[in-house]
Amino acid sequence: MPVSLGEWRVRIGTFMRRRRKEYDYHYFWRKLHNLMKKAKNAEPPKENNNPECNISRTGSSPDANRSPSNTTGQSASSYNVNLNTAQTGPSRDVNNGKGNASSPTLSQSDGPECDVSESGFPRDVNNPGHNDVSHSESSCAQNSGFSIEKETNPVPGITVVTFPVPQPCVEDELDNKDIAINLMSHEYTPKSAQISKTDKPEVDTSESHSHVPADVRGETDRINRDKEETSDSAPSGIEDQSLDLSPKHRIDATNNTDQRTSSIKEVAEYHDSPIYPVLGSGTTSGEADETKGNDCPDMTNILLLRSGDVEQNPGPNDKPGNLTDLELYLLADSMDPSDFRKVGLALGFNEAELSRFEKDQMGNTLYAIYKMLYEWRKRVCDSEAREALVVTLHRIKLVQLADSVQKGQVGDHIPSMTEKEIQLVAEEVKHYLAIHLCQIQADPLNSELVLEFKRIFTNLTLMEEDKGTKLKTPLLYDDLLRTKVNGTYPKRLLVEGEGGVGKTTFCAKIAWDWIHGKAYQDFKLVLVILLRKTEGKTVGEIVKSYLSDNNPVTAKQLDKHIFSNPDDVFLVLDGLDEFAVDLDSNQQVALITLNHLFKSGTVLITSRQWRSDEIRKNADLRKVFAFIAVEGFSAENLSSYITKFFHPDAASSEDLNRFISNNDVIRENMAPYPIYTAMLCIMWKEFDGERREAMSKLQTFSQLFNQMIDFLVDHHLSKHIPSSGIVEGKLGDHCSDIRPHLIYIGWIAFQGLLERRLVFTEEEFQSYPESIDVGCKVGVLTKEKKILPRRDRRNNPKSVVQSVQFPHKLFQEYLSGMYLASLYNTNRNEYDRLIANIIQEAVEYRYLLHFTSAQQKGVGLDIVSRLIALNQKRQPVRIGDGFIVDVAYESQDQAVAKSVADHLSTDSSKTLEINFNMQAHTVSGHTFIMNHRDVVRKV
Ligand SMILES: Nc1ncnc2c1ncn2[C@@H]1O[C@H](COP(=O)(O)OP(=O)(O)OP(=O)(O)O)[C@@H](O)[C@H]1O
Repeated sequence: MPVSLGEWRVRIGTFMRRRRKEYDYHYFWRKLHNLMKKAKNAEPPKENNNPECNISRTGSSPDANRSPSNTTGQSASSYNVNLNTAQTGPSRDVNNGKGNASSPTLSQSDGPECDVSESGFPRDVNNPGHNDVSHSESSCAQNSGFSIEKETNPVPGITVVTFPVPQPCVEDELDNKDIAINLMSHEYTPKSAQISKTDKPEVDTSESHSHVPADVRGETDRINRDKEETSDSAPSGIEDQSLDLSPKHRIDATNNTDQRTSSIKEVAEYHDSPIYPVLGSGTTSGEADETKGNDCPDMTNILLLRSGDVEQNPGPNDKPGNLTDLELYLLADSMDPSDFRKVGLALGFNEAELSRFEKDQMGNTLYAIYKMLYEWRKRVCDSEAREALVVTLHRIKLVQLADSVQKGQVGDHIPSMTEKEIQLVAEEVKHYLAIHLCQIQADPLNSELVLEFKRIFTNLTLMEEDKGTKLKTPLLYDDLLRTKVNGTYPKRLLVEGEGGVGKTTFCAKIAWDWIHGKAYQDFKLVLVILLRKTEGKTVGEIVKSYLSDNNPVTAKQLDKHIFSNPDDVFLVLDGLDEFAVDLDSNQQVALITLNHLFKSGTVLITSRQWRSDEIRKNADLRKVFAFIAVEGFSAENLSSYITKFFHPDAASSEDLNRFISNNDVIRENMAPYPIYTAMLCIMWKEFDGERREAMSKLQTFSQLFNQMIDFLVDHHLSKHIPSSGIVEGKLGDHCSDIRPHLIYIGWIAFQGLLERRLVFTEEEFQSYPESIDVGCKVGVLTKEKKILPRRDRRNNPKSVVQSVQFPHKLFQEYLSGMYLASLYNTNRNEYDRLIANIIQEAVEYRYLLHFTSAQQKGVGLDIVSRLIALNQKRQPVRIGDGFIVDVAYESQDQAVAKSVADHLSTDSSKTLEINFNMQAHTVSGHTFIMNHRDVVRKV
């Protein structure tokens, strides 16, 4: 619960009465001043090579508790449709012999082998395009390609469907979004009303938050718009969505600009459980700092600080409390790397243990020291740790460090930022985010079509999970930071969503609102960090890279400022699933994610689901996180997006809207995802009548990608091939010239996925330099010039480096799938080796498996048989049947469907439950394979 200032004053009074000493600021300040002078004059400590270790060990439990991220399960709970399937046919003999490889390490050295001569691009079986396929497995190609033709239903079977619940629902009519509405708890009372709006600058279309009632106009009074925005006469839905979102509980943070101050607040930050009781209760892996917040003996300081009535650092803190994670972190940062072993030995570690710390942290001494200190702290009693560390540091003559630990002043050597510096940093961060984040690439494959944020941004449907029931209720964007979890405003928010549902764009929206003074104004800094680009850097280092060259603030100052002023900073970490680092690595961003650092600061993390399980499955983290799902566009917002996309061509937008509303599969499966809607808009715009007709046959994401890439290749060729080079009006030969490049790019894409890397260097393409060029021209790659910061230029002769990326991770996954499937024909051994490892991590590589299985029948069959085998072994990962059904659906091959149907019929559970949590895609998948099952329909 937020605590009012008045209440703080009462509490402070209580603590003041309990205090033993008189509070004398001048006395303490003089004392600190003298100590600092003394410290400066102190001789450098002499090294002691023979430390004796007196620290007694009390046992350790060092295991970082990394939740298994490799499991998933389609929720088998609940209601609605039961399709009881009776097994009639013999169980299919699935070939699972290849699915047993267990090595998780994938070779990254094997280049692609492109069987170019075998087939041209549009005709190749690996690219189930819209042209003829001269291959024995052509049925799949036809099914998964541009012209989609299904085989006839081989086994119609008996059909009896059960609807055991009061509200019958025919599976054809299942609408996930409606289901979501129905799932609204009846206890749910709208927190605020529907925002009636026109979510676009110029286009006259109304858009609404789906499922969100009534009006919150009254709240708009609180909006502090900047002048520019107020005078902007263009109506924008963004404005409507942009109320003052700052959490109302936040206490006005006292500026921490005094050069002398910081350490008390740093310590205080970690002892603030009375303010956020839920947050204070949780740490990861049962670590020992769990209850420190409540034990803090120096609560007076914290309360005084919180009250805003007093100087933040009234002098040395002679009772700095238990050693905090942040102190350990700053201590590691302050320590000379060459002291690592000396300190480690003195703390009781042996050489082997120290080497392990170094090795685990891959030579990063800061993290190795931190890890060592962290492990050491587990071995000693919490209340004795500070004293023990001080004694040890003194003994090995690290006097300054010992003193700073003793006084709770670790990190004070880094100058605090002045108010002016903080403001300048904020301005430059805003400038950076406005340019680099807040522009939407409306055409995922055309980096030139970048639209201003407010021109195209469209509201997304947000749902909040009730941790007890797992039911989701609608959440207003405006209530993002105002939603209470167990009566408390959460400081950690996990925003989950499928690929392309709009998570990154959602982060951009937060930045946009902060930049334009529409929300989050209680925060001096809103820092959006793309985790795919962090490369093990600290937050300060990342923010430093946002600043201009001549900004003198250092990364360390930024780090210190951020961690010392958690109330002033909103950290938005986008793409946990793209974060290459293990969460138990002790890297700063990982520590923040695990709630070890920046505990009282507000952090929003976005992720695809497979990785967010690392948070969900950790009992301690579950307590502190609020779980929010991004569900993409509602029907209304879809229509609004399309109108904005085609503006001012109202006829086209109406046509596409009509087309989507008449096409169940597209409406249910694709349109809620902004990225697929964007692709549909592009194709609709470019395609003529005949090709538009073909669009209506689209069933799967893979087909949509396939069409998109076909379209891009055609588009590229028509621009770059002189008309004299086109024989009989066909681009076929030229298309086949492009395919090897795409396969090669797919190989690089695949290597990147294995390393969770989405940004590449030009050098990585050096074996096929032409491919990068073709990829950029076609649109499946984008090059970005990056001007190196001045400090990095010393080590790099180039002042500008080129990074190469895919327009979106889903494109990287699609091209990886093309590469992997191509190996099936050209290098089966390599295919077997790679796919065996991928299957072991099936949940992470879900989209890759979808796209790969869609490439050709043999691959689809192979993948589902491996998945089935994996499920049957139940070791180490069990994926749900829904996962396999999804893969079968993407393959659009009847043989694959049959194989999965046989498996489901022989599986122990013969009842198909379609519940509210089931994705529309999975429901379509069940419908797809249903032809091969004998279904008993019970009413
Ligand atoms: N709210 C929105 N308004 C308009 N367009 C959007 C919106 N959200 C997403 N898009 C479009 O969809 C594309 C993909 O969205 P985004 O990158 O945010 O998805 P994501 O959930 O982060 O995907 P992934 O998990 O694969 O990284 C964007 O480039 C943009 O074109």
